[in-house]
Amino acid sequence: MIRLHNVSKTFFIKKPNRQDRRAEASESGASSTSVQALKNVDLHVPQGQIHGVIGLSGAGKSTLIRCVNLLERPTSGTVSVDGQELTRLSGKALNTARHGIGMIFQHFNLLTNRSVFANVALPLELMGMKRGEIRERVAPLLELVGLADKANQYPAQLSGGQKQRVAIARALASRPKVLLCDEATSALDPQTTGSILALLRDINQRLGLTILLITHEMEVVKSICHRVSLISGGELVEEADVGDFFTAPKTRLGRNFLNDFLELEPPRALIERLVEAPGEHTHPVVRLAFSGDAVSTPLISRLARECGVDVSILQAKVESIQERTLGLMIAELMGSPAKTLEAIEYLESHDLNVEVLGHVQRND
Ligand SMILES: Nc1ncnc2c1ncn2[C@@H]1O[C@H](COP(=O)(O)OP(=O)(O)OP(=O)(O)O)[C@@H](O)[C@H]1O
Repeated sequence: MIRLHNVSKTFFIKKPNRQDRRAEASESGASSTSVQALKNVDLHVPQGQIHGVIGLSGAGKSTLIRCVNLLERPTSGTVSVDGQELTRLSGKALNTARHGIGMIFQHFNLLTNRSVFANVALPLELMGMKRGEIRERVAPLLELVGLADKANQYPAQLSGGQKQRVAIARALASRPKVLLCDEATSALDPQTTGSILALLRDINQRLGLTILLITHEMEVVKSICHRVSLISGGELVEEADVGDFFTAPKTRLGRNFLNDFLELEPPRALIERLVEAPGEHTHPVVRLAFSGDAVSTPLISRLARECGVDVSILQAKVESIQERTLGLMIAELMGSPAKTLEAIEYLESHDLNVEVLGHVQRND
């Protein structure tokens, strides 16, 4: 449904005024600088999928999502939505194609001097729809987002969550096939965030809407996304099904996001004792992630029995990621170097993701 092929975006920034320009040009030899916000991005979001793009501030998330409806035109590469290559279009043809793409924003972008009804009606008015038709289209949308009783109120009379519901109804007014969500819950408290995410999930299921969202919050990815991409320095560095990403992120950045989210770090006292290289008298400290059958299998006691390695559990928790249960543990494996190596191989052979965090001196 959404396809980005080899998309790059460079912003050229002119120096502010003539005087500054002269001063800076003599220093750098140029009167403008450039920022490459996206580098060769390939992304495919199939119909009906909720796809999250997560990254740190400045990674390129907003630029990426704004390239999908050409609010930002890529410097190179192609963007297609619903089989139509948008990067070939301009003017009226592009405007028409944009009717198929709704968008919501962090700060809602409602018109304060228009009622809830009139805000939702706006895109339909711009499309030249007749008043009667508009009324017929807007009423069920307000029903869908749970604001049927607020049609005549103004944005200032609404809570943040209600404003975002109006924005969602407005985005759906032209019956788009794709909804773009630009940090849609970042300005909301956790409870309201939950209700907006539930609404988006509901819309996705009921209308078969394809959703591309950008966020810096793992909670958003965990709650509603089917698939996730990780962006860093304008590049997509990792892409996975959400269950796989939460079980075994492939990149260091992915692991950092996950560890911050799960708050599963070794105790500080242990971190201070950790050394990178194993020695004759050290034990490995490992982070284990397991899902599926492994969650209900008594692997740790088997490890002791079958590999002769004792396990000291330092932290553990079980998380539900959509339909999957994910177990996480930080543990010290206590045994000789050969036996602990055998234990790690045993765990890996049972589909556990094992990350060696370091080694600690044995106390025995
Ligand atoms: N209009 C612009 N002009 C110049 N540089 C820009 C422009 N928009 C974005 N950038 C630069 O492009 C890079 C990516 O910015 P972008 O806003 O896409 O990141 P982001 O991941 O959305 O960040 P945040 O989470 O802080 O909003 C940054 O270095 C930013 O300064």
